[in-house]
Amino acid sequence: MNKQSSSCLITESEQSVKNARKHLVQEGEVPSGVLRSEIEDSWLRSVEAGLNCESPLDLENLSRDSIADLKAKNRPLIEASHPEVKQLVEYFSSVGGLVMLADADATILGVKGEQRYLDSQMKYALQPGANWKEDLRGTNAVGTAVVDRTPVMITGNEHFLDSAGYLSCCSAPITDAAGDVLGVLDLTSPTDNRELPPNMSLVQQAVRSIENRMFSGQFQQQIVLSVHSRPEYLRSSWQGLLALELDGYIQAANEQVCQLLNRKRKQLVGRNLEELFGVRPEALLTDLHRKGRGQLRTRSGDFVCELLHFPNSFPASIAKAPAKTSRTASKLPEIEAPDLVELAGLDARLQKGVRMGSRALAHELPVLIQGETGTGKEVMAKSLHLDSRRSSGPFIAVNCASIPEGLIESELFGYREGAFTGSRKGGMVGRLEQAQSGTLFLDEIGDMPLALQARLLRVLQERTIAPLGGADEIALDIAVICASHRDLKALVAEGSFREDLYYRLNGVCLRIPAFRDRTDKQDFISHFLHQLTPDGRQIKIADELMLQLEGYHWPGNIRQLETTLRVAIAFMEPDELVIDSSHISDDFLEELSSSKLPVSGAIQLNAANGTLKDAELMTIQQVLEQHEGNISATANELGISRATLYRKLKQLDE
Ligand SMILES: Nc1ncnc2c1ncn2[C@@H]1O[C@H](COP(=O)(O)OP(=O)(O)OP(=O)(O)O)[C@@H](O)[C@H]1O
Repeated sequence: MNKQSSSCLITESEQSVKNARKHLVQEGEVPSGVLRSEIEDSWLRSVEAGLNCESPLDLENLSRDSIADLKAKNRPLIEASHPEVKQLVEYFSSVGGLVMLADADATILGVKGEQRYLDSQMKYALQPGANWKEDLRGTNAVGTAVVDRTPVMITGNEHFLDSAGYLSCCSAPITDAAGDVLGVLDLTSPTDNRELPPNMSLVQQAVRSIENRMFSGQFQQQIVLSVHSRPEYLRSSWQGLLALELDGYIQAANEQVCQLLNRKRKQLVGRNLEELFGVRPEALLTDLHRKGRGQLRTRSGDFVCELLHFPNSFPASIAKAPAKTSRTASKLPEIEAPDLVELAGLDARLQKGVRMGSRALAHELPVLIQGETGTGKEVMAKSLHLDSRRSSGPFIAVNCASIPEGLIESELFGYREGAFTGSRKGGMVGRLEQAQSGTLFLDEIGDMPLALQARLLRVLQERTIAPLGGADEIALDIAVICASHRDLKALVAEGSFREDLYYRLNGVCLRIPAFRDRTDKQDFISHFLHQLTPDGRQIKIADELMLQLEGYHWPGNIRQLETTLRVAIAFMEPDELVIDSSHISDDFLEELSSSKLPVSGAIQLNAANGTLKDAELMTIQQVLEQHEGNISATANELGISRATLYRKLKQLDE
């Protein structure tokens, strides 16, 4: 890199900065009104901190151990930033851009980019462990972004120290749900690199994605909503995020939602949905489960929202502790799941399913669980594990859909110390190895990238694993249970899932029926209600309401039922013992009364004249006629997918 080869043209703003620097050196003070205001303020702070702009960059070197500790302390930040750092490196490294992540103290945690653009001076200035705090190094993008808590661009001689004037940097602070700075993402290049224009907006967008990922990770026990005034921005990096308690109280709000709603964070946190948006939490949840979207109304306009996360808490009363038969058992976290008899309830198909699943595991065969979302696939996997000979071993769950593609390989297979630059001290034990002598549960297996499917297949065939950077092969002794709400066979047909892996995983395929199709709904609801009642009260559901619940199509399955029951319990007075329509939101009641169910309610009426199958097909025909042949509207009303409806219509023709 030749610094002398930079363009000879000097812009007006570069000239102003030169003049300001001359004034600073000669007069010992920062001139007023010459620099951009944020730079002027930062230069003033630098002078106040006693810095001299002609001092050399005097960075201390941290030991390898201290850097490893620093990285370990900031692991959640580093992991959450990984996909965006990777993407920025892909965009900019070939044109000399370096992507840096720093902690909240402006200490560099990592630098990525092409080494050939790093001369020895830059290597020294930008190494992990280098501290760029503003009161130590003067005006610089990373340190100044931490102080100003806002994105900052510092070009060449806008840096306070002459010795940093060869860098041009865009930095944006990464903040948590409370608005506290967690770190800084930065894109830097040599000032004389005219190939890389300032890219502040891309850095800001990357930071928003990182913050959103960290927000969702932080509020696992809350409901997390994506909010925006325009539906196309939901789930994007521009989305607003709200974390709610089940009773509708707001726990946290991200910066974007504050801007969208034009409210300060403290005007949102601790307040209730109903008070702010005039919607009762249970009515909103009903909409979210039923239509996939909800509406938040404010005086300044309407907003749409989608459910990003619902807490997956399992009622403590049905928790079963794992049998403690081995020496390691006492160290393992308790797994909560009902036993298989309780899980299967009185539904014959489920009873057969759990029998087959349990036998498959006893014979070391993999189990594949298919079922709509919320039917209890993970619960079933845990119950099967607790029933198996590996019950005293760990149950390790991996959701293949929620881990960023770049992390899934190390997450599953792990790596040994020094496997790659930036690898953690001591390496990382992958989830496969963590499941040793226990059960590995691969949820949403249909979302596993194709390249990793090949690697997983090899591991399952050879029953050994070789973590990246390790010479040793480890023999694996694990049971494997996979689940997907997507039809894996269809994925195989369309080429996005390997056929050989499908057959390897599919020792036994269990299909959990949708809740609407269970034959023991009343019994399950009563039993579940009992488990969910926190104070052991003997609560009942009024007969009329029970019939309506039984006849409803439950698109969100047991997860939706759980929310409905929890909300109803929360709306009971302490001395009440019967849940009736007064504990259910008007919206949901309306839905219950208009719900036409393909298998129970309407069918029972028709069934007198033929088999249940005939009655089901008759109901479909009626609803289809009502909707003048509109497939989507019919499927919606029947509470089934369009694909299922097409399948059933084919039967009508047969
Ligand atoms: N048999 C059951 N008894 C009690 N609660 C259950 C049962 N099955 C599921 N649940 C509850 O329903 C919710 C969803 O369960 P789970 O996460 O196992 O479903 P899933 O099919 O894996 O969902 P997804 O496909 O969305 O991952 C959880 O809150 C769980 O506690």
